[in-house]
Formats: sequence, C-alpha cells, structure tokens
Amino acid sequence: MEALDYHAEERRKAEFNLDEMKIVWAGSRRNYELSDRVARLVASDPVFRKDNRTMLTRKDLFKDTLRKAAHAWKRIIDLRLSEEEANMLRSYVDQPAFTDLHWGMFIPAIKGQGTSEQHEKWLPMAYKMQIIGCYAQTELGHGSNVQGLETTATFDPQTDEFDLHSPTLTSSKWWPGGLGKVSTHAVVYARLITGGQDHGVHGFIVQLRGLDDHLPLPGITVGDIGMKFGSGAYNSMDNGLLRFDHVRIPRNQMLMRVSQVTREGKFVQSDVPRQLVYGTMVYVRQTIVSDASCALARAVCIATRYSAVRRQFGSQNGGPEIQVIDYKTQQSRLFPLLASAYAFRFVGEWLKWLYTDVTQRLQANDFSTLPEAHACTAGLKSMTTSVTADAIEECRKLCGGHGYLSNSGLPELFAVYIPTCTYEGDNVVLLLQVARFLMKTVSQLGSGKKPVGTTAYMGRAEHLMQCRCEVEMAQDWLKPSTILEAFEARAVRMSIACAKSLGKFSNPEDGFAELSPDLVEVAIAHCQLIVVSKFLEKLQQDIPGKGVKRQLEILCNVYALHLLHKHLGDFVATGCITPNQGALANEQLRLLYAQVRPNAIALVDAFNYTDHYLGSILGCYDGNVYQKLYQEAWKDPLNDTVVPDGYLEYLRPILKQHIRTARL
Ligand SMILES: CCCCC/C=C\C/C=C\C/C=C\C/C=C\C/C=C\CC/C=C/C(=O)SCCNC(=O)CCNC(=O)[C@H](O)C(C)(C)COP(=O)(O)OP(=O)(O)OC[C@H]1O[C@@H](n2cnc3c(N)ncnc32)[C@H](O)[C@@H]1OP(=O)(O)O
Ligand SMILES: Cc1cc2nc3c(=O)[nH]c(=O)nc-3n(C[C@H](O)[C@H](O)[C@H](O)COP(=O)(O)OP(=O)(O)OC[C@H]3O[C@@H](n4cnc5c(N)ncnc54)[C@H](O)[C@@H]3O)c2cc1C
Repeated sequence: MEALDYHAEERRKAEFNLDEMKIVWAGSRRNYELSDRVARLVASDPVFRKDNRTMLTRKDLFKDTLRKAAHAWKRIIDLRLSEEEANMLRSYVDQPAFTDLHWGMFIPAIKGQGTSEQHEKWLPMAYKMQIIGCYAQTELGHGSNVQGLETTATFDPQTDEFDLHSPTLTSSKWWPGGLGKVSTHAVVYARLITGGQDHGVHGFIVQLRGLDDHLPLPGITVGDIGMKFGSGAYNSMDNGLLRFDHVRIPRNQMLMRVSQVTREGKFVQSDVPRQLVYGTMVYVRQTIVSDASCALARAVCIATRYSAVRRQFGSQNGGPEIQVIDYKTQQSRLFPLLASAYAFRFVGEWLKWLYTDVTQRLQANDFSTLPEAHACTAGLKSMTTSVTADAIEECRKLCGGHGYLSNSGLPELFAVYIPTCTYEGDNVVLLLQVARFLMKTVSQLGSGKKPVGTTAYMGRAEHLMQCRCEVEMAQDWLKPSTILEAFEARAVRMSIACAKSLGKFSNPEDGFAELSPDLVEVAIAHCQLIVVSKFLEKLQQDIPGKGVKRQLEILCNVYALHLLHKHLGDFVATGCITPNQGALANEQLRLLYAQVRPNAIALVDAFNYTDHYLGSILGCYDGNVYQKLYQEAWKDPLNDTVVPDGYLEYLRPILKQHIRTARL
C-alpha cells in the first residue's frame, strides 16, 4: 500500500525538476549522492536516535553523546569513510560533541600553525584519535580581545621548556568545547615570554590528561563549566575550564610556523604575518557560513511544510479552511527566509572557494589576500548567523502554538544555534573588523591602489556616488544589473559617508568608537551586497533541469528585494533610489511571492533532509502532522501514569482543603 502523503498535491504543483534542484543544493551530483547515502545511514541506525534527548539528564545526555561519538567512529572505520563522508556523518548525527572541536579546530590549528616536524609528530595520532584535542583560547576574563589573554608561557632556557601558568582567576580558560571531560590535549593560547619580554599570544600543544587513566596531569585543574541554554541542545558538549599551575612542556610544543623560539631562548618572528595565529578561527568562520544555510534550511523546511498542512479561517460553504501558507503575511515572512537559505548556500560555496584559494596562496608565502579573507569570513559569519538565529525563532512563530512544542524541533534547533552568534567571534566585534577593512579601502581610493575582490565595486565609486536608479515599473526590478547597482551604490555611499564622518575626529580611534553603530550598518550593507552578487553570479552558471534556473532567479529576486524593502531607509537616505522606486520593489516582491507559492514544498524538499535529521513532527515529509502530534503526546513520561506523582503529597491536600472551605 502506498504511504499517505498529505503534501502530494503540493508536490504535484511544482514547476521544476526536483532531482536537479537537489543537485544544485548539494553543490554537485557527487555531493548529493554522498550526502544522501550518509544521511540514510545515520537515519536508519538506532544508536543515532535523538527523539528522546531533551528528556535526558545532563549526565545521561553526555554519556549518550560519548556513545554516539564512539559508534560514529566505529562506522567511519568499518565503512572506511573518507574525511568528507565522516564530516557529513558528524553533521547528520546532529549532536554537538567533542569531535567537532577535535576535527574542526584542534587538528586545523596544528595544520595551520605547526611546522612540518610538528605535523609529523602530532597529526597521525590525532587522525587516529589516539589523542583527542580541543581549542583552548577564551578565558574567564577575555574572549573577544585575544590580545588581552593572560595565560603565560614562559621559556626556561635551563630546561628547554615552557612554563604554562594561569596567574589570575580571570586567566582561567573558560568555554573550550571538549575540554571539560574529554580532551587529552589542547592547543592552548598563551602569552609567550622569553627573557622577560612579552611577545603576545601564541599557540602551544599541551597534554591535559593521562592517556591510560584519563586523570588530569600534575598542575592541571580541569572541569566542565555547567549547564547552558535550553534542554538537550548544546549541553551534550563539555565546555570546560582549565587552570595551569606552572605546567612544564617541551619547547617543541609551541606551534612554530608563525614565530619561533630557539634553544637559546631567542624569539624569531618569521615573514609570516602574526595574524596567522588567528587562522583556525578564519577556517571555522568559513564553515559556519555553510552550516548557517543548513540550519536555516531546516527551520524553513519545517515551517513551510507545516504552513501547507495548517488551515485557519475562510471556509466557504463548509469547504476546507485556508492553508496558512496562502496568507500573504505568512508568505512575506516565510519566503524571504527560504530565499535566504539558498542565498547562504551559494555564498557558502563561494567562501569555501575563497578560503581554499587563500590557503594555497599562504602555502606559497603570498599573504596579499589574507585581509580580504578575514573580512569576508568575519562579515559573512556574522551576517548569516544573525539572520539564521532570528529566522529560527520566526519559523517557530510561523508554526503558531505547535511550534513551541519540543517535538516541532524548533526550540532545540534555536537553543543549539544561537551561540553561533557569539562563538568564533561575537557578531558585532566581527562586523567592526569588516568596517575597519572597508574604511581602510576607502582611505586608499585616492592613492591609485585599485580595490580588488569583494571591494572592487569601490573602484567605481565616482560612478556609484552619482548614478540614478532607472526603475519606472515594478518589473524593472527584475533586471540583475539594476539590483546589483542599487546594492553597490548603497554600500559605497554608506562607506564614504562614514569615512567622511570619521575624518572629522582628530583621533581616528575615538571616531571609530563613536561611530561604531553606523560602521556596523556599513559592514552589513557590504555583506548583503556580497551575498546578492554571489547569488547573481551563480545564476550565470549553466544550471540544467526543467525550470530550475527560473526558480533560482525568482528566489534571488526575492532575496534582494526583501532586503531592499527591509533597509529601504538606507537606500532612500543615500539617494540610491526614490521612495516611489522602493514602493515598486515592494509591489514586485508581492508578485514574486505568488510565483514561489506553488513551488514552496518542492523547494524545501530539495534540501533532501531525512525526517531523522529534521527531528520535527511539524516538518515530517508526509505531512501527517496531527496524528503524529497526538501519538507523541502519549509518549511523554507525564502520561506514564493517569494520576501524576506528587498528587497525594501536594495536590490532594489543596483540593481537599478547597472542598472543606467550600462546605463551610
Ligand atoms: C561524530 C563524528 C566524528 C567525525 C567528525 C568529523 C569531522 C568534524 C569536522 C569538522 C567540523 C567543522 C567545523 C566545526 C568546528 C567547530 C565548530 C564548533 C564549535 C565552535 C566552538 C567555538 C570555538 C570558539 O569560539 S574559539 C574562540 C573564538 N574567538 C574569537 O573568535 C575571538 C574574536 N577576536 C578576534 O578574532 C580578534 O581578537 C580580533 C577581534 C580580530 C581583534 O584582534 P587584534 O589582534 O586585536 O587585531 P586588531 O588590532 O583589531 O587588528 C590587527 C590587524 O589584524 C587583522 N586581523 C585580525 N584578525 C585577523 C584574522 N583572523 N586574519 C587576518 N587578519 C586579521 C585586522 O584586520 C587588522 O588588520 P589591519 O592592521 O590591516 O587593520
Ligand atoms: C557555546 C560556546 C562554545 C564556545 N567554544 C569555545 C571553544 O571551543 N574555544 C574557545 O576558545 N572559546 C570558545 N567559546 C568562547 C567564544 O569564542 C567567546 O565567548 C566569544 O569569542 C565572545 O567573547 P566574549 O565571551 O569575551 O564576549 P565579550 O567580548 O565579553 O562580549 C560581550 C558584549 O560586548 C560587546 N563587545 C565586546 N567587545 C566589543 C568592542 N570592541 N566593540 C563593541 N562591542 C564589543 C559584544 O558585542 C557583546 O555584546 C565558546 C563560546 C560559546 C558560547
């Protein structure tokens, strides 16, 4: 018998080839096939079950995470999965774990900042997970200000060792994932001191726990920092605290690609820029942008499928009520998020390319594109995670009351996701880095230095400062060059206005601090331009499949025009468009929503998420929402007994007292 599909009619409405869209979303046919296989592997394995985890105590949740990580590792070995497949498996297991930090930060830190001898010594053990590592940078007193870290690594020429020490309470390492209970090793960031001189923050490989008994080594205090936001969620991770009491490590455990300390204790700064010490963060920020599209797609998939099932009001002659997805307000809240998921997917692909390119250049000692890579990763990490965090909450609201149920999947997704706005760089702090980069670019405009890469548009500042938008009718807003010019003009005009305001301050740093809220807006305008332009570039590619490119064009226009509508004040105040042109953009946006509507379910099907990964009754593939909600309610432990525990002690006495009072 064919399974019930409450979305069958919706799926029939689609105007494009779904299989081809799945490939576009995955990036290639090969990626699609790999990802589909790994997702099904995880979904069909009972060890990876996750529907009960919000009910677990912290200890049980943590043990469950260890069990899943061990099982994942066994599957990776048994099935001889490649690194790429293993990474997919990690993401489909969908439970934050120490392994994220081991593979995602500890190994990349050694690879990026270690010498070839250090690679040879440490990487084979790390790859086999004979040692497990974390990334211990943040302290109780300092996170954003990395130069403010207090942990010291003092070189002792007598013994050829560093002495690692936590001189104050605020120097305690605080937050590193995997540190609390699991890691045997850490890359620790500490101030390097030689001959009484402070050379700033550097990375050191430090063993924390015994490899036989897992006990902390002498001089090391280590533990978990405690429960975090929400139930389940990020509490599967052992974010830790760490203190050193004069712990000794050999000199060759300082990561020495950027700077070296010789046997005599001489500090040698190589040609490599000191910012490479921050390289692991750049790598992870880039991965976070791709992850943002996945998290956003997940929330949007749930809200879209549920919006097609849910009906409220408008029954005619006893017929069915209106599907809430048909309300224009629902569409205007949901479809821009759907478009954003695609937009972030494509900008994530591009950022991966940029990162690979800069890494290859760094290997050849070409550091010229490092500032741009830093600005792009910082800005896009900030923008995509802020939008995604807000969007998950919006999707919860789009699902009405049922969105607040844990089994909608949205509360846990929100709780797991929101720290992304803070870790790997607080989002405001990162946008200020982008603003610094933009102000520097503007200040060099007159010098003959041609801006390149994502700031190339600033080279056309003269034109962009005075160009006039030519839109006369709503449909004029569908022209890619019109959209692009409006976004470029807005970004350049906001940048130059801020640069002029900065010029009025005698001390530039005072000006930067005073104008920082405006500078954040400038950085956002620049980042939005990058996302819009990369979406438009994607559309220049050959995209096969009936109707696929057309749907992507519609989504690209939705993405750009909803931003224009949301930031209308910027566009009008800078004179890039008139208020009337803004109104025409909004008119066009409404027409675009009507074009998205019949394709909405198929557009979220293209994410190819299994019900296991989605973890949401509201978002389940077959749309059989009510029956599943009803069945699920009976599985709650509160319903194990008809009369609740505590009735005799606490409820009955009150009820009886009430009866007595009533009788009086
Ligand atoms: C179960 C399955 C098993 C299998 C598993 C398999 C695989 C898993 C694999 C992978 C997983 C992948 C990914 C996931 C990994 C991890 C994600 C999970 C959890 C995340 C956990 C979180 C970790 C953290 O949060 S780590 C700590 C992060 N901390 C920060 O981000 C701090 C933010 N602060 C800073 O970055 C800096 O302090 C600052 C704000 C940039 C300021 O720095 P400062 O030195 O003071 O610089 P300035 O004076 O401002 O600038 C000087 C100069 O330098 C330039 N600059 C700054 N930063 C950089 C940089 N990074 N790169 C290049 N240039 C930089 C700056 O622009 C300025 O330039 P100028 O002089 O030209 O102006
Ligand atoms: C779940 C989670 C996991 C983490 N994992 C790790 C890990 O594995 N390893 C690790 O080393 N660290 C980790 N961290 C720490 C994380 O990197 C830091 O919390 C993050 O970098 C922010 O720093 P902070 O906490 O010092 O925030 P703060 O800088 O204290 O921010 C507080 C407020 O001040 C504002 N602010 C700060 N500086 C400025 C400024 N210059 N201008 C304007 N506003 C400013 C911020 O915008 C924010 O609103 C993790 C954190 C979390 C929440």
